This record gives sequence, structure tokens and C-alpha cells, in this order.
Amino acid sequence: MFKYFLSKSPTFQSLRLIQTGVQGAASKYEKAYINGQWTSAISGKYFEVSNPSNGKVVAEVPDMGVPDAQIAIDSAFSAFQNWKNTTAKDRSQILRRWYNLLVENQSKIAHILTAESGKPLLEAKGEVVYGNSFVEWFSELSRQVRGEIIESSVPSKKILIHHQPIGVVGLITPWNFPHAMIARKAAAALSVGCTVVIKPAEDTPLTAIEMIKYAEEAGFPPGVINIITSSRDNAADVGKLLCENHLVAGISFTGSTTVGRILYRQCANGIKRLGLELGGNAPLIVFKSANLDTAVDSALVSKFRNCGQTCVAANRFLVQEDVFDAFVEKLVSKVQLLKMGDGFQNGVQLGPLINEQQLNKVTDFVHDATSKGAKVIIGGKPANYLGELFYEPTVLTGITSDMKVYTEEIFGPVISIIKFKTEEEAINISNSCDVGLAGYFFSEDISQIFRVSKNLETGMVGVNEGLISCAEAPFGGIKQSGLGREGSHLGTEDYTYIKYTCIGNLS
Ligand SMILES: NC(=O)c1ccc[n+]([C@@H]2O[C@H](COP(=O)([O-])OP(=O)(O)OC[C@H]3O[C@@H](n4cnc5c(N)ncnc54)[C@H](O)[C@@H]3O)[C@@H](O)[C@H]2O)c1
Ligand SMILES: O=CCCC(=O)O
Repeated sequence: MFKYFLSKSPTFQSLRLIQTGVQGAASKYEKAYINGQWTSAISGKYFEVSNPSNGKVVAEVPDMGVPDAQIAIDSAFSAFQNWKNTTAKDRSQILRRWYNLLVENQSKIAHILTAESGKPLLEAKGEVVYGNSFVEWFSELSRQVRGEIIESSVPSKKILIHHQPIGVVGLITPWNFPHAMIARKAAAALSVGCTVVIKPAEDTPLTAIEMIKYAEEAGFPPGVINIITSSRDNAADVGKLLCENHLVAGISFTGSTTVGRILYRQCANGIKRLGLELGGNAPLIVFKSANLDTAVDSALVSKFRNCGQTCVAANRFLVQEDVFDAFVEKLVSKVQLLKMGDGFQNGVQLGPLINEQQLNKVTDFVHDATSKGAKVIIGGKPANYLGELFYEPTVLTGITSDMKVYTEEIFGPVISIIKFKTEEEAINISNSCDVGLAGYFFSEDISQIFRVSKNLETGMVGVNEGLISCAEAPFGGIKQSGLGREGSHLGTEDYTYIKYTCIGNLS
């Protein structure tokens, strides 16, 4: 059924992918990248990557296991011995070349991203621009990482501080932002002299492979960037190896809190450096002083980006009783205009869910809510007239604390609205969970803005704003939403350690 396309040219391979697999005519075989070589799995096995909009196979990628991952780690460790000694200027220039190539090819990358994730093409282009901005940012930041000389209390001593690269880093990334999550981690790590082994999500490895083709063209030496692709069957073993192998200095992971916890445990023995960007359960509070039009428009962006499959997506809507009816009415009038469908169709704003597991989760959460008394205002069921993995944009009211939509992140296009009376009540509900990634609120009252921003137990707060992610800002959570910050001038800290050198007996 599937044809081999044996051209060795990455560019040709990308074009074939778009002209064949993406359009649904046939699939092709991709390769992983280890030590500067495009390579298959030692086992010879492949796994299929399909378009969630229509189930068609887009391509097949090597199903790599522990032996492949070990080779990638060894290569990255060997490459680190030279890469750590390159100058910040050298690294900055290579990153800049990578950025330029990613920009030149952003339309092609976005097509691949839509084909494997179902994300509407316009949104996929937006993600590529967003992801590229991290490569640009860290190419610029590379030369700004500087040490210090601290005056000692003893005249014959000097205290020097250097930031040195930690070594090989394992990057494990999710399917919801196949480009941006790799860019945000890899560019930061590479900019300070670390080498990387990337393990993209099994649903979306093609965007990652495409990105690495441009990294190769940009001139990263062999072994500095490696990408291993693994099916769900191998992901846990490969992850364990990355966490436990003594040549790996650190792990950076974005994904579920469940897997984050496993990685945390696995990293404990080796006291590995660990960056975790895990799940959220973002509150979005609309106070009575809010500009309701701003609140509705921002809420739609926050909720429906990537069809609700975003870790910072608003999950629990809290609306003050005075404006509850007006807000719901305005919101529903806009939700009913949203166009859902195949990401390649013009005007489509919402794609499918990524896989059956996500569809089942969303269906189960809505069923749980309605069975406990929630009211469906719009939607509330799978949109199987569009395809197997589509779920209608949904608004639920009458939410109570015993429902899953109240306590857990749904990761789907469902808005659950809770009515509250006082600011204190809204803060209590917002903070009544064990995760704290993002929180949003809408208010025109300046004292309330400072008060609520301070009291929300989240790592990030959007005030009168639903889209807060950018390269310049520190992205990350508190509580069980994770450890560390990505992006911003703090985004290299996970990848460096502080070396204190004392120079003594100076005369
Ligand atoms: N925070 C986020 O950005 C984010 C992203 C994706 C999913 N999620 C959440 O996770 C839920 C499940 O989605 P998912 O199953 O794709 O996420 P996941 O956490 O299972 O997968 C994320 C990455 O971890 C890898 N992985 C899976 N099990 C592993 C293991 N034992 N050791 C090492 N790596 C492993 C996967 O291959 C993938 O690369 C979603 O419903 C959503 O709530 C959150
Ligand atoms: O879902 C995870 C990341 C989303 C973002 O970077 O805005």
C-alpha cells in the first residue's frame, strides 16, 4: 500500500511529503537524525503518522528504541566536548542561520504541521512564526550570557562566576505544539553550549524532522542535534534511558503531569537537572467591571487555540453573577460562528482532536458534567459528520465542584462556566487545584488588577488578555504544573550551572 521514496535529498523528501502523503495519495518513509546521519531504527521498524482530520497516513517514521537512543546519547556526549568550547558568537551565528532557514521554509513546515496535527493551516503558520521567534531570541541571547567578578572580603582573593553548559540534554516534547516546544527548548540549550537528543511526540514527529533538516543545513556539527522518533510502545523505555543514563545531564519535558511525575522520579537517582512544563487548569475570571467584549474575544483565543489542546487554555470560566447572562449570551453568539473542519480548508478555525484518547477524554468529561446537572448551551457532542476525531465547540453552564470539568484540564473545545458572587470566592475557586500554570482575568478596576494578579496561584497571569505566550516572557508554572521557566532571559538557566572560581594569593 505504501510507496518508498528513496531520494536522499531532504528538500525533495519534504516536497514529496506535501505532494503525496499530505494530500492523501500515499505515505512515505522518513528518517531520524543521529550524529549527522539520516537513519532508520536498528530494528528496521517504522510507525505510521496520520492526519487526524481524515485518518489518512501521512508518512512513516523509524520506531526507535533504547539501542538507537543510546547511540544518540553517545553522539551528543561526544559532540558536547567540542560544542561546549565554541564561542557564544559562533553559536549565535549558527542559530541565526537556522532561524533564517526556518523562516524561509515556514510555509512548508506549516503544511507538514497541519497534515500531522490537524491544526488549521493559518494557526500552524502562527505556531511556526511563534516557534521561530525562540530560535531568533536565543541566537541573540547567546552572546548576552555573562559571568561576574565579585569583590571578596579578603584583598588577595577574587571571586569569579561563570555560567557553563550542563552537557547533553534530553528534550521530550508533546504533540500540541510540535514546532514551538522543540524550538523553545533546543534553541535555549544549544545557545549556551549544550547538545541535545530530541524525542518528539509519536503523533507529530514530522514537523520535528523537518526542523532538523534546516538545522543540518545551518551547519550544526554532527551530534550536536539528534532526533529519535519512537512510537508509544517505545516512548517510556526511551524516556527512562534519557533520565537514567549517566551521560545525560538534564531533561526538559513538556506534556502531561502524569508523565512529568514519572520523569521526576527517574531523574532522582542521578540528581539530573529537570525542566517540566506540565498540565494546567487555567481559571478565566470575568469580574463585573470587565469590558465584556474584550473578555469574550480574549476568552475565545485562550480557549480555542489548537482546539482547546493547549496547556495554557482557559479551562474554568468564572463569571460574576451581575454580568453572567450578558457574558454567556455574547460568548455563545461568537462560538456558534466558529468554523470547524479540515485544517487545509479555507476559513477553518478549529480542527480535530489529536487522537482517539483525546476524543474519549472530552466526551467523557462532558458526559460526566451533564450527568451531574450541567446544562449544554451549545455543542455537547462529537462532530462525527466532519470526521472521527472532531468535537463540537461546546459551552456548559451549571458547573459544580464534583464535575471533572471543574477539577481537571479537559484539553478540548469545551467552555465550562461557573457563576460566582465575590472576588474572594473567585480566587478560592481558582486556587482550589494542585496545578498552577496560567490564569486570566478581566477587570477595569486597577486595585483589583493588582490584588487578583498577586493572589492567583499560577506562574503566569493574563490581565484583560488571553494570549500571553511569547519569546520574551518566562513561560512556566507553579505547584504541579512544573519546574523552571522557558523563553525570556531566564530560559537558559535550565541548561547552565554556575561555576564559582576563587583566585587567591593575589598581590
Ligand atoms: N502541558 C502540555 O503542553 C501538554 C501537552 C500534551 C499533553 N498534555 C496533557 O497530557 C494528556 C495526555 O496527552 P499525551 O498522552 O500525549 O501526553 P504525554 O505526557 O503522555 O506525552 C508527551 C510526551 O511524553 C512522551 N511520553 C509518554 N510517556 C512517557 C514516559 N513514560 N516516559 C517518557 N516519555 C513519555 C510522549 O511520547 C510524548 O513525547 C492530555 O490530555 C493533556 O492533558 C499536556
Ligand atoms: O501547550 C503548551 C505551550 C503553549 C504555549 O507555548 O503557549
